[in-house]
Amino acid sequence: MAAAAASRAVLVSRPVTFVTGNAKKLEEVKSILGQSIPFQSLKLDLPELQGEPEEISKEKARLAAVQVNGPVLVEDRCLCFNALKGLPGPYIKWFLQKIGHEGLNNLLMAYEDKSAYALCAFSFALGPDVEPVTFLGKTPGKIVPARGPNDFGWDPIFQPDGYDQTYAEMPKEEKNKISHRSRALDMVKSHFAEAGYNFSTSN
Ligand SMILES: O=c1[nH]cnc2c1ncn2[C@@H]1O[C@H](COP(=O)(O)OP(=O)(O)O)[C@@H](O)[C@H]1O
Ligand SMILES: [Mg+2]
Repeated sequence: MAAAAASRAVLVSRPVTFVTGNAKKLEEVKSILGQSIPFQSLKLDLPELQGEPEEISKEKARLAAVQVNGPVLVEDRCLCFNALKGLPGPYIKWFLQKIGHEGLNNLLMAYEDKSAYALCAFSFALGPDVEPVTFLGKTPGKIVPARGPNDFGWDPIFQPDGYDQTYAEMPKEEKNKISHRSRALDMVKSHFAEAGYNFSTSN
């Protein structure tokens, strides 16, 4: 097995650029993926794409890999309402900014179905000419009137299935265990472990 993995090993001569302007995100990615993968972060001004979350994520990785001319990892988080066929989805950031928790609840007023899912999409591209691979972590739940501390995004209005607390009310470790983000990052981690990338960077 080890020999087979070694013969498949892809030599990567540059650290992976994690495209984000958010230092907290980089720390989390580093701590979960471990020190075996050399990371650096870069804030890039990429165009705001439209479409399905998976397509947006892949296209973002393609554009980033061209700009960086090397391996890149990109991340996006969506909040998708089933009654609205997945919207606001990738546009949740702007919806949240403009209409807030109450406005988001009001969007569902016309529908009986309050179910939703939190989605985290990571895409990894080895370089500008390589098709990116995408990892989707999904947590099903429902949209409720805001409860709990209002210190992170839409956490107060998302109640995951099987819990009577919102993300905001849950202890952090509990949220981390079931979160869309840790599910997606686990997949990224397995991918790196299985692909046998061989990072031979000097920095
Ligand atoms: O796990 C979460 N819970 C609640 N809100 C979140 C979570 N992850 C991201 N958000 C919010 O969703 C929006 C989109 O997230 P994203 O991670 O794409 O933001 P960014 O593009 O600013 O880095 C932002 O408004 C962010 O605050
Ligand atoms: Mg984003």
